[in-house]
Amino acid sequence: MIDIAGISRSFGSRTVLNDVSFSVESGRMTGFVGGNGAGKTTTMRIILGVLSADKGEVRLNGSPVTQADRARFGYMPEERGLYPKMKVLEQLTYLGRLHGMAAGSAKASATALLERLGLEERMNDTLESLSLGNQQRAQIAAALVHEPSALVLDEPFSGLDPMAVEVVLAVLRDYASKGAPVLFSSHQLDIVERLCDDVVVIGNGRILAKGSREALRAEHSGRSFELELAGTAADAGWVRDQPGVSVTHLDGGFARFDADTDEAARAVLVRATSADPSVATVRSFAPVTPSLAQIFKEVVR
Ligand SMILES: Nc1ncnc2c1ncn2[C@@H]1O[C@H](COP(=O)(O)OP(=O)(O)OP(=O)(O)O)[C@@H](O)[C@H]1O
Repeated sequence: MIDIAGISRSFGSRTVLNDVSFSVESGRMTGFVGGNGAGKTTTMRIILGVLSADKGEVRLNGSPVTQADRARFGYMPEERGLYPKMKVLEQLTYLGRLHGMAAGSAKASATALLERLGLEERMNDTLESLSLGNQQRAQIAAALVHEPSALVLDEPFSGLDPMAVEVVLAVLRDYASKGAPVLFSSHQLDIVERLCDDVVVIGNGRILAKGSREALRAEHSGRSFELELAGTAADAGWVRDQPGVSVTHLDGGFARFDADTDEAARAVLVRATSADPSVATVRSFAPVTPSLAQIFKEVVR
């Protein structure tokens, strides 16, 4: 587990990280989201030791992280890091060797990753001859080649087409499932929503929300519900007359509503289930959980 504990950082008189604390748990994917200039890259650079913090510390499994620990991390920096003129396989093998792998293992690891990422036919081409999306896949392979103990990826999905997103998602999920902590930043909230177990939202250098995806959704779910009735003559219009309820969407047997209290919502369900089953039955009744995009809008406001 990586702990970011009370990190602050200023550039000149400008504070860009202000007492930032969160954890990246082992075996879990943590999505790091925030608007432009929120402080994601600065935080990641501090985790990797590329930049120092003015205050606070980064811990690995409870102890201050050392340079030796960091050498075993995998990092995909915002500015990317591969040589444009070097062949992809050769370059990844070289990186594996720099991390202490034997030549054979480094080449085998690089080859397997490039195959997995759909670059098997481009392994012997130079990086600069690849499309931007394929260069991005190669950068991801570079972060993983030495089988790192933790992974920190700055915008790994930017510039990838939907097929490539799926491939990268699967590779990262597999990697996390082996027990390593994975932190990745992204502006693509739909991808974060699908991929991450935990979410950290940063705005103006402060942590605005953090927790498991489910906990955040539950925390921000409010009291919005959806009722769907089945039956040829199903009509949910009566929900409008229920006390303590305000209907936000009505369409035949479907009603979405906000309830003042849980009791008011429950009364809707009781009434729906006590209706004559030959007229309408309850197909579904559930609280509406907000998407990550909705939660994000709410917390960065
Ligand atoms: N070396 C630096 N000198 C001065 N200011 C910096 C430096 N590095 C970052 N900043 C400032 O710190 C703030 C946070 O930048 P950072 O790159 O961490 O944001 P970010 O969340 O990664 O943004 P984006 O999503 O746009 O990449 C920005 O206002 C940026 O201009």
